[in-house]
Amino acid sequence: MNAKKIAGEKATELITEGMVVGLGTGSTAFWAVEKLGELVKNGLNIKGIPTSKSTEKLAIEMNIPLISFSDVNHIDITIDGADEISPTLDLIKGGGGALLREKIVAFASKKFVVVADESKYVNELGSFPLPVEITPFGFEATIREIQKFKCQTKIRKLEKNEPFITDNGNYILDCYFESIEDSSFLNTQLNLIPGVVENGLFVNMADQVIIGYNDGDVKVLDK
Ligand SMILES: O=C(CO)[C@H](O)[C@H](O)COP(=O)(O)O
Repeated sequence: MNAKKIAGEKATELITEGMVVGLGTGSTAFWAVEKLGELVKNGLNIKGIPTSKSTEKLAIEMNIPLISFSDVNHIDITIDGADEISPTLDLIKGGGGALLREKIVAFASKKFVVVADESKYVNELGSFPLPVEITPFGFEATIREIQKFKCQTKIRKLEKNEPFITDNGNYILDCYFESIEDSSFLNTQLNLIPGVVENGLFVNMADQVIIGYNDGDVKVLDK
């Protein structure tokens, strides 16, 4: 069975009439957005705030009404995916390069719900390379500072060796750590480096995690 679909669709059971909903990015959040499109078609009245241009496009295709931060001062709930989830529900996100918008939307949300298949649940964060969004200006200097945290780094590239450019016009630096022992400390320290726009550690942000299993099971983990 499709574990990502199970998790994504399960999360939409939390959505009620009139909610402002943060719409996540990636192949698991996709199923939540698609299901919301179906619910909207059947009369559910919600407004969405997308976390990326690709999700914006999908939401428009699904006829989900969109709203911006200038129209609302909070988001009721956000449903988004993750690349790694620790037992304390801390996350690595940004595998799709949307981490900045994802963090802004999650932070503005009353409830942040993460959807994932079982492979994303790990004992300790750090096997997945940590994505860090950095400005193109001075990127060499920014990378040197990031490497002081004992990681190997690689600028994310597209097929023709062109750098991947985020929705915000920046680069993604994928950082390979041997392990991440203190995600809260690393999160704070990375964001203090000039040129770092945001990093993919989401510490103490997730309220609930919904995990889909390949055998069709689903588990809900609360903070
Ligand atoms: O953070 C993200 C995009 O920036 C995604 O939520 C994360 O990469 C998980 O993606 P998927 O559900 O496709 O495995």
